[in-house]
Amino acid sequence: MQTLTVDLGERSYPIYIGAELLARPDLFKKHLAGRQVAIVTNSTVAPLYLERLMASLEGCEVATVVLPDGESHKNWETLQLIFDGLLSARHDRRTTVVALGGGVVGDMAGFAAACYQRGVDFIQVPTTLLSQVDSSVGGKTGINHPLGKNMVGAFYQPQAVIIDTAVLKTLPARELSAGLAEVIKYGLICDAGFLDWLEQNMPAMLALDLTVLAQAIERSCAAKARVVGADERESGLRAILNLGHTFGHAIETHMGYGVWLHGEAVAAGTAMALEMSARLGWISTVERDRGLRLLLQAGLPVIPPAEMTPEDFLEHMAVDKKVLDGRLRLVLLKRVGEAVVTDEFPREALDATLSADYRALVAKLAE
Ligand SMILES: NC(=O)c1ccc[n+]([C@@H]2O[C@H](COP(=O)([O-])OP(=O)(O)OC[C@H]3O[C@@H](n4cnc5c(N)ncnc54)[C@H](O)[C@@H]3O)[C@@H](O)[C@H]2O)c1
Ligand SMILES: O=C(O)C(=O)C[C@@H](O)[C@H](O)[C@H](O)COP(=O)(O)O
Ligand SMILES: [Zn+2]
Repeated sequence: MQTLTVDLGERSYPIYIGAELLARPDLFKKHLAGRQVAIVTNSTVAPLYLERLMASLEGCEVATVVLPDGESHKNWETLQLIFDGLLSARHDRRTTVVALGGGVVGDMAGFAAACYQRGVDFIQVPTTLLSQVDSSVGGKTGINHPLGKNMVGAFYQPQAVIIDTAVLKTLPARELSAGLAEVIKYGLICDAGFLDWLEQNMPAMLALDLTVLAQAIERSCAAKARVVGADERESGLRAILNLGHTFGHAIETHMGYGVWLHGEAVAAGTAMALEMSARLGWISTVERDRGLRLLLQAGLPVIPPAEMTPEDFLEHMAVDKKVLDGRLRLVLLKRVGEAVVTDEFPREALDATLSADYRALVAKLAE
C-alpha cells in the first residue's frame, strides 16, 4: 500500500492506494468520528462492493443510502435522499459519511456531509479510475444545475481517501477511458515526464494491469495533492486542474448531463485547449498532435459534438466559474507540462476545432 498526504494544515488527510483496501477495517476505523456510519453509494456499485465495505465496518451502526446511478441524478432531488437517510436513521453530528462510488456519488456525498447538521466527517472510497485520480481528492463537492455543471457546492475536505485498485476490475472500458482523460491532464499541466510514461504504458492500462494503473493513480494523486496543497480554494494555481473543462462542461451541459461522460467531454475540451495553445504559438503543432494522439490512444473523443456551434460554446462558457467581471478565462498550455490561466481567447481557434479541416487532421492522426 502507498500513502500520500494532502497537506492542508489541520485539514490534512491521507490517500491510501492499494489492492483490496476495502477489506482493511483498520483503515476505515482509524478515521471514523464515532460509531455511526452512513454509506452513500448507488444502484450499480452497491451489489458489487457494499457487502465488502459493510464487513470492514462491523461493530458500527451503519445506515445505507443507495442513490440512482448517473450524472443526470447529480441534483437537489437526489441530494435530499441522503438527508432523508441520515435523518430517518437518526444520525447525529458524530456520524461519518462514507462515499462508495464514482465521482457523482463522491461529489454528492461530500456536499451532503458539508451540509448535514452544518458539517459531519466524510471518507472518500472512490471506485472509478476518474474518481481515484481526481474527484476524491481536493474537497470540491457539489451538484449540477440545469444551466451549468457543479454550480452549487462547497469546498469540504474528507478525513481520508481509501483507494482500492482491485475494484477497477469491474469498471466498463468506456469509464476506464474517461478516467484516463484526467490522468493525461496531469501530464499536460504539470508533469511532462508523465506523458512519456503514459505513452509507453497506455496498452497496459487499457488491459487493466492493476500494477501499472496503481502507478498512474499514485502519480496523478501526487500531482493533485501538490496543487490543492498550494491553493485549496482555487484563488490561483488550482485553476490549472480545469484544463479542457471550460469546453468540456459546455459539452456536458449542452448535450444533457450523462450523454457525454465527464471524462469524454474533458478529452474533447483538452483537444480544443491544445489547438488554442498552438494557435497562440505557445506549443508547436507537433506537441499539439502528440497530445491528440495520446487522447486517441486512450480511446477518447477529441472532436466536439457535431451539433454544437461556436455560439453554443460561447453561451455555456459565459457561466464558467472562472469568469470574473464578465471576462472569460481559459486554462491553456504555455508549454507541454506547464498550464496557465489566461484571458487570451483566440476565437478563430474555437471555429477551427469545429471545422472540417480539424476533423480531417484527427482522422489522419487516428490512422
Ligand atoms: N470533485 C472533483 O474534484 C471532481 C473531479 C473530477 C470529476 N468530478 C465529477 O465526477 C463525476 C464523474 O465521475 P465518474 O467518472 O466516476 O462517473 P460516475 O460516478 O458516474 O461513475 C461512472 C459509472 O461507473 C459506475 N461504477 C463506479 N464504480 C464502478 C466499478 N468499480 N465497477 C463498475 N462500475 C462502476 C457508476 O455506477 C457509473 O455508472 C462528474 O460529475 C464530475 O463533474 C469531480
Ligand atoms: O479539483 C479541481 O480543482 C478540478 O478542477 C478538477 C476537475 O477535474 C473537476 O472536474 C472539477 O469538478 C471541476 O471543477 P469546477 O470548479 O470547474 O466545477
Ligand atoms: Zn474533471
